[in-house]
Amino acid sequence: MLTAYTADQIRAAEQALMARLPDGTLMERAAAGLAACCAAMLGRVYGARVVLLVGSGDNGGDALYAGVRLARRGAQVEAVLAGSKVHEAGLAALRQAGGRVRGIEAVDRADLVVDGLVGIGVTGALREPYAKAVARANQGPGLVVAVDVPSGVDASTGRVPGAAIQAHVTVTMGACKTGLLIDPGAGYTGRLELVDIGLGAYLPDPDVAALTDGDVADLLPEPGAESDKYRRGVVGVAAGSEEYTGAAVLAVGGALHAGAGMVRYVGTAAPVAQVRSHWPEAVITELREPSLDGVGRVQAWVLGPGLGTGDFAHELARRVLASDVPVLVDADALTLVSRDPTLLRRSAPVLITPHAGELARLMRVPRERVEASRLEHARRAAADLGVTVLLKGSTTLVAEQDRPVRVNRTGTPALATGGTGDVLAGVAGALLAQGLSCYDAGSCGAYLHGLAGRLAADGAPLVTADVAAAIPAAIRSLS
Ligand SMILES: NC(=O)C1=CN([C@@H]2O[C@H](COP(=O)(O)OP(=O)(O)OC[C@H]3O[C@@H](n4cnc5c(N)ncnc54)[C@H](O)[C@@H]3O)[C@@H](O)[C@H]2O)[C@@H](O)CC1
Ligand SMILES: Nc1ncnc2c1ncn2[C@@H]1O[C@H](COP(=O)(O)OP(=O)(O)O)[C@@H](O)[C@H]1O
Ligand SMILES: [K+]
Repeated sequence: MLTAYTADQIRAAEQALMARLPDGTLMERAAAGLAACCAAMLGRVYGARVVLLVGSGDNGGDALYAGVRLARRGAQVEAVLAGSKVHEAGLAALRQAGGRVRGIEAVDRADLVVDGLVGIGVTGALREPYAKAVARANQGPGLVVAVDVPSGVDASTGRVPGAAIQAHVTVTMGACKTGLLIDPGAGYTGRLELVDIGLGAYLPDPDVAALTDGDVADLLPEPGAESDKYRRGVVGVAAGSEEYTGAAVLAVGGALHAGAGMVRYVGTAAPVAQVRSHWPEAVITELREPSLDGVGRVQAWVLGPGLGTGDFAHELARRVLASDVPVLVDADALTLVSRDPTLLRRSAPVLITPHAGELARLMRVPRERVEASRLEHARRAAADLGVTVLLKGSTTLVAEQDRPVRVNRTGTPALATGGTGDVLAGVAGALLAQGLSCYDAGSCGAYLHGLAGRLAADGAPLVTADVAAAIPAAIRSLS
C-alpha cells in the first residue's frame, strides 16, 4: 500500500523526529537522497549543467545542499535565488563547493533544473517572481526534478491554483504527499521517488492510500474447493433500456469477467435480446413491469447503466434499492437519485460511481469545482450521503467516512472512451457480490479496470468491449 499524508501531518511527524536529532540532520538526509536521484537522471554528473531554483524556505535549502553534492562531483551548479531571503548556510556551502548565483536565463541552457521554490509550505497560487521562473523552467530544454512537491501544487489536496512546475521526476521526502497522487497535482508530478528520512515511526494514519498489485491480490476472493455458483456470489444487473442497449451488454460483460458465480440480468425486450446474444452465460428476466418478482436471489445489484430516467426506470430503481443487499448506483440511476434523494434511504450498503459531472449534480455544485477539488468533494459526498463514493476520472478516488481515501493509480487516458464506465460498474458489482465491502470492491474494481484498460489499449486506441475481456488477464498479472 502506498500511503500519503497532508502537509500538516508531515510537518508534525518531522517535528517529532527532529526533536531527537542534531540540527540539520533531516535536511542532510533529504539532500543526499535528492542528489542521488539527480545523478541517476543525469547519467553523467561531471560537466553537467545543473540549475537550482531556490525559494526562501527549507525546500530551497534541500535544493542548495543537493547542489553542493553535485558540484563536488564535478557538475556546474548555478543557483537562481527567487525569494526575498535564502537558506544562508546552504548558499554558503554551495559557493564553497564552486556553485554560482545566476539569473533565471540560466534555465535556458540547463541539463537539469532542480525545483526548490516551495514545498509543503506553499499557500495559494505562486506569486512573482516564482510564477515567471516556473513558466521559463517548464519551457527550457532540461529535465526537471521537483523537490518534495512540484512548486505550485498544493501538497495536501492536489489543487493547482496558478502556475506549477511540470516535473519529470518528483523526489519527495519522508513520505508521499496526498497532492502528488490526485489530479490536477498528480499530472505535474512525473515519476515519483521517495527518500526515506526516518519519518516512518512518527506518521499518523494516512490521509489517502493507493493499492498495489499485492494488496489487490490479497483482497480478491479465491473460489475454494467447496464453492458453487451461488456461494461465489450472484450479481444482479438492472441496466439498459429500449434506447440504450449497449450499456447493459457492457455492464454484464464486466460482471461476467470479474469472477461472479452468476449474473442475473433484468431489463426490457431490446436490451434483453442484446444481452442474450452476447452472453449466453447470463440468466435473464425480461421485464414488462418494473418489478423484481420472480427474479431470484442476488448478493449485490448493479443499477443504472443505460437504464433511462423515466417512470419505469424510477420504479425499478426504487425496487432494487428496497432490497437488503449492497447496490452499486451508476449513470442514469445517479440522475434518478439526484432528483429523488429518498431512493438512498436504506440500511444496506451503497456504492455510487459518479464522474465529476454526476457528482456535481448530486451535490448541487458546478462541475468545475468538483474537478478542481476532487478529494474534498468525494469525501464530502461520502459524509453527506452516508454512502461509499467512487469518483471516476483521470484519478479515480474511493471515499468512505472515517477511512483513508483510496486513490487508483492504474488508470490510463485510453479509458476515456464511451462505455468504459459501464464495464467498471459490472466489475465492481461482481466484487460486491463476492463479499467485498463497498470500499474494497470500488478500489479493487477501479484497479483491475485500469490495468485492463492498459492491456486492451497496448499503446493504441481501445474498444470498450476489450476492457471487459481483459479483466481476467489483469487479475492474472497481479501475481
Ligand atoms: N522540516 C524539515 O525538517 C524538513 C523539511 N524539508 C523540506 O522543507 C520543505 C518545507 O520547508 P518550509 O516549511 O520552509 O516551507 P517551503 O520551503 O515549502 O515554503 C515556504 C516559503 O515559501 C514562501 N511561499 C509560500 N507560498 C508561496 C507562494 N504561493 N508563492 C511564493 N512563495 C510562497 C513562503 O513565504 C516561505 O518563505 C519541505 O517541502 C521539504 O522540501 C526536508 O528537508 C526534510 C526535512
Ligand atoms: N483521463 C482519464 N484517465 C484515466 N481514466 C479515465 C480518464 N477519463 C476517464 N477515465 C475512466 O474512464 C471511465 C469512464 O466512465 P464514464 O465517465 O462513466 O463514461 P461512460 O458513461 O462512457 O462509460 C471511468 O472509469 C473513468 O475513471
Ligand atoms: K518544489
